[in-house]
Formats: sequence, C-alpha cells, structure tokens
Amino acid sequence: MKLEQIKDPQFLKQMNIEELEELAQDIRTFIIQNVSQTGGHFSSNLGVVELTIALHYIFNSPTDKIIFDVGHQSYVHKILTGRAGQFSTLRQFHGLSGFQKRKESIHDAWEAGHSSTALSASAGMAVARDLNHEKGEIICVVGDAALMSGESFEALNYLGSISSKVIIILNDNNMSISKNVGGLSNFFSDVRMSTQYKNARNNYISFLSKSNLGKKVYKMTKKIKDQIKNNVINDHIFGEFGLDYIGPINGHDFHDLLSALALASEMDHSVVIHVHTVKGKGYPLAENDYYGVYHGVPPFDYREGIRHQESSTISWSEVVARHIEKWMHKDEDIVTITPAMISGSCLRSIFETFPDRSFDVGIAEEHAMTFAAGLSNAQKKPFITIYSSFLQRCYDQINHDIARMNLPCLIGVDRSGLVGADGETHHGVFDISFLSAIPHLIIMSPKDAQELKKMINTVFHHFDSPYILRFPKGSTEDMNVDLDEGIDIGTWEKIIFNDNNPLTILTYDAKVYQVAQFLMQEELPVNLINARFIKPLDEKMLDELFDLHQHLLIYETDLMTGSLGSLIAHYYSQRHMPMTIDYMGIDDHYTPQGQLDELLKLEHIHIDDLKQTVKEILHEKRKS
Ligand SMILES: Cc1ncc(C[n+]2csc(CCOP(=O)(O)OP(=O)(O)O)c2C)c(N)n1
Ligand SMILES: CC(=O)[C@@H](O)[C@H](O)COP(=O)(O)O
Ligand SMILES: [Mg+2]
Repeated sequence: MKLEQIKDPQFLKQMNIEELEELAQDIRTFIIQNVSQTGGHFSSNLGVVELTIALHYIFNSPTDKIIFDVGHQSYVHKILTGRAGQFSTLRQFHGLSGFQKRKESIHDAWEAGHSSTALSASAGMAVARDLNHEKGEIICVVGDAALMSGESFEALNYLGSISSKVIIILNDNNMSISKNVGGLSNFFSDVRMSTQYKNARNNYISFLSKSNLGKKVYKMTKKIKDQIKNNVINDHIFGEFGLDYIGPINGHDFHDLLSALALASEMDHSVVIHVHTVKGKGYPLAENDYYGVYHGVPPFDYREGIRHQESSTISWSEVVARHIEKWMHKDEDIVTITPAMISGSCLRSIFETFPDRSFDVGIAEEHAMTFAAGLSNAQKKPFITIYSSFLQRCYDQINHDIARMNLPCLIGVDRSGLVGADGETHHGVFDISFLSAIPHLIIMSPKDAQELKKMINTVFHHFDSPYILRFPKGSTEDMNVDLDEGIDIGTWEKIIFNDNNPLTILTYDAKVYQVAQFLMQEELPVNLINARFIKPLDEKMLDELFDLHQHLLIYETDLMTGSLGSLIAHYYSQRHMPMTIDYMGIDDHYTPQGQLDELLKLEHIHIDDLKQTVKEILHEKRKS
C-alpha cells in the first residue's frame, strides 16, 4: 500500500485481518527504510505497529484521543494520520517532529518528549470531557519503563479514585532504552494471562473468524462480552489502584488486540490493557538489543546495521564516563547513578566493571537525586549523570535533599545547551538559570576534555559540596590528564588579555575555542575570558575588569535570563559598579528542533553573530 496516500485512519475500518497484517508489514518496511535514512527513534516504533493500527481501527481519532507517553513511539500514528509523506523531514528544522505535536495534526491531542506525563494529562482531559458532557475516549499508550516513573504512579493512584474513564495501554516490551529495571518490571514478566480471560478471548477470536470481519469486527455478541467482562481481572496490582485490567495480550496479534480494545471501549470504567510487544519487532538487530543501540539511531544503512565508526574524536559523555571509571578504580567509595540512560551516558563499561557500585534506577530522576543524597549522607561519593533537560524533573531534590544539607556529590549535566533534533522538549538551555539560584552548588562548564578531567579531579580532591559539571551533546578531542591535576575553584582563565583592549568577551565551554580562533585570525583588540565556573563567579577578575573600564560582551548559547550574564550584571549592580555590558544568549522562548548550526543562527547566537556584534561594538568605540 502507498502509505503517502493515507489521509486519515478511516480507511482502516474496511479492512480485514489479513489486510491489516499486510499494512503492518508495509509500515514496518517504511519505518526501517525511512528512519534509517533520517535517524530517529527506531525500535520503539517497530514494536507498536500492530498496536497502533488496532487503536485506530477500534477508535475514532480525533474524537477519541490517543496519547503516546514520551511520544517517541508515535511514528506509526503519524503515518496513519496522513503524515507519511513528510518522513524525509523527520526531526529536521521545520520538519516533522519526532514526538506528537499539536500544531502538526488534529490527531495529536497532547505533546511531550519527557516521559510519564500521559496518564496525568489523560486524567485531566477525561475529567474535562465529562464536565463538558462531551463524547470520546481518552486512550493513552504508556511504556513499561514510563509507567514505573513517579508521575505515572501518582496518576494511576488518582485515576482509580475518579469516575472519569481513561483507557490505559501498558506497552510492555521489558525494555526502557536499554533493559528495563526494577521490581515491577520483574512482576510484569511473571504475569500470565488468566485462564478465564484466555477462554473468553478464544471464544471471541473464533467469533471473529466466523464473522465477516470488516467493520463488524468489534461488535461482540452480548454473551461473549459478558463472558469477557466477568473475567476482567481485579485481583491484580491495577485492581489495588481501583482500575480494571485486561491481559496480558500479544501486541503483535490483531485478534488479541482487537478483542481487548473492543472490550475496553464497551467498559465504563478506567481500564489497563496489558500488551506484550517486542521492541524492534521485524528488525532482528533491534529485537536483540540489550543496550538500546537501536532505540534512537543516527542515519545508517539498514542492510548492514549500525556500524562502529572510527573517529578521532570522542563524545563528551564518554570522556566523562571513562574518567569517572578511572576514579572508581582509585576510590571505592565512588558510586555511579543513572536514571535509565546507561547507553546515552556511555556507562556500559562502568556498569560491567563495577556492577555493585553502579545503579540504574529507571526513569526516576527525583529518586536518583535523593538516592544520591542518601548515599552521600552515608559517606559514599555519588556521581549522578543526567541529561540537562531531565534534570528539570528533580529540581526540588537538588535543592531540598542535596544542596540544603550541602551533601557532597558530583552531578554530571549531560546534553547541556542546544541538542538539535529532539527539539524544544530536550534542549538543555535552562540548567544554569535554574541551578544558579540554589545555594552551595558549584557550577562548572569546561572548555575541553582536559579542563573537564581536571574539574572531576578537583571534585574528588575536595568532595565538600555538591558540584555540577556541564557538558554538551557531541564530540571533542580526548586529552590525557593525571588524577592529581586539579583546578582552583571559582577561577576564570584569561585566554587573550591586554589591559589596553577596550572590549572583553566572557564565555564558557567549547565556545572559548571558537571565539579565540576568530580573535586571533582577525587580530582584534579584544580580550577573551574562559568563565569556566558559572558559580562561584571569579569576583577578583570581575573587579579587575571594572578597574580597567572594560566593555563586556557575555556570549552564551543558553537561556539568557538567569544565566552567566544575569549573574555578572547582578554582581556589579549590587555593588553599584557601573559597567557597559552586552549580552548574547537565547531569549525568553523555546527553541525548535533542527541542526545546531541552524538553531544558533535562528537564535542569533552563532559564532558569525558574535563576530558581527564584536565588530559593531569596536566600530562604535572607535567613533566615540
Ligand atoms: C523524564 C525523562 N527521562 C528520561 C527520558 C529518556 N527516555 C526516552 S524514552 C525512554 C525509555 C522509555 O521506555 P518505555 O516507556 O518502556 O518505552 P519503549 O521505548 O520501551 O517503548 C527514556 C528513558 C525521557 N524522555 N524523559
Ligand atoms: C526520547 C528521549 O528522550 C530519548 O530517546 C532521547 O531522544 C535521547 O537523546 P540522545 O540521542 O541525545 O541520547
Ligand atoms: Mg518499554
């Protein structure tokens, strides 16, 4: 079938099971061929092909609203709702989003990117529907890992206590990005279909095969309906929450799926349908992918699979992980914690080398942070590595549980700055702003691998405070540093400095190199300071800049409000020290998806924008 011709899911209603199966095959081939070209979320989408088709078969979107938790597995939904033709633009600037997006389609009723929001949102939408006396089901598809996150539990607890109905599809593939963890995941693996439900379902399936299928597929006889209804299981964990439960069912079998969804649509109470699927289904390398290599893929040749590319550079995450691993060999009190990001944070080797001292706590950022606080309180030395954007989840834990008690730890803030294709939900541009307000934190943003390693060394030499170490997505050159080499806390570095230069640029991270290169090439009378500690500020240097009557240009690629520029402005204004300062950074809005270069240009913070600004300031100075 030509998937690009699909306008909306109505066409499904006329199909029989064989046709649905053929469609599933076509969609799988489409995803494998397209996503391997553009890059994007691969295996989660291959796993939900039949499930998504079945959902659109039984329900009527957009009257019925289908919400995908996280949204990284909504590609099949996008194809069935008329967006197959846009897949060549997936996750690109102005292109198709990698998540559900309300402005993209009337079939996208909710949008996310962070995990575990779907149940709470569904509850809100269901209550609003009932208050407005409107019709329509609210259906949310939640992965087994996303379900185990705190917010999902809060919502489950609440849903059982209200009369508004939500249909919850638990998409259980026993995988998070990598293997799923935790007690509940073991419990799910042990759940077997109750014999009673199995019998009732088998009756329904035999009814289906005798019927003419097509549109009638979900019109069950009253007898079969009652038989199944009476066997919806309540003595189950979801029963304890006050929710009905159907399953587990085979998420790649249309008979199973259609019967369970049809039944759920007949019920008048919130119900969980437990669906077993195989993440990566149909692409063997992705089906057997313990570490989540095929979860989110770069462009690759699908005939060969993802190949390791030799490169002269190394990811920032890998630099951090390897150096921490060295420290773990030296100091047995150091422990490593990740909230479900072993693969993205390059922790595989640490987990294999130190199985007793490395902890994947699942998608549980809040727990990860307070767990670290507990370890620190008991004299362990926790290293928690977490993406900047997901750090937003545990603000209170950093503030209340770590910083307030000044518990020593190292928080690695990965993917800080703009991240590119994941877009506005994932850009790590807020962390300086929200962390700089918290007392006791020491915030560091190194310019290269050498400085980063010295910072890690410094943390473990002192281990007296909570330290924040920011590093971006992408790669850098690795550099050798011994474990005893440190750096003075709160000191900045003069990269180019002449007292007579009228202008000083302050920046941090790898931008230091870009700016230095430009200044040296053009031989401009401009100073450059590596403001590698965002907190504490180098007050001695700030005072010196004041004494030298320097005009300052603060160049950031993070949110401007609350960031380094704001901290410096506050420093001078509090002391009544008048300074002329220009600021470059991201304004008060969300940055969309796209390649880094495109986004920097969009935000007017590209190195070319800096060059322009510097020339304008110097021109003004020459005039005056
Ligand atoms: C708050 C938050 N933490 C971490 C992530 C990163 N993340 C995206 S998908 C995913 C795994 C989701 O697993 P599951 O819900 O089981 O869905 P599956 O991919 O297995 O279908 C993780 C950890 C995120 N998006 N949001
Ligand atoms: C959906 C999600 O949150 C993750 O899969 C994220 O896309 C991973 O990002 P990286 O590719 O930067 O690890
Ligand atoms: Mg899963």
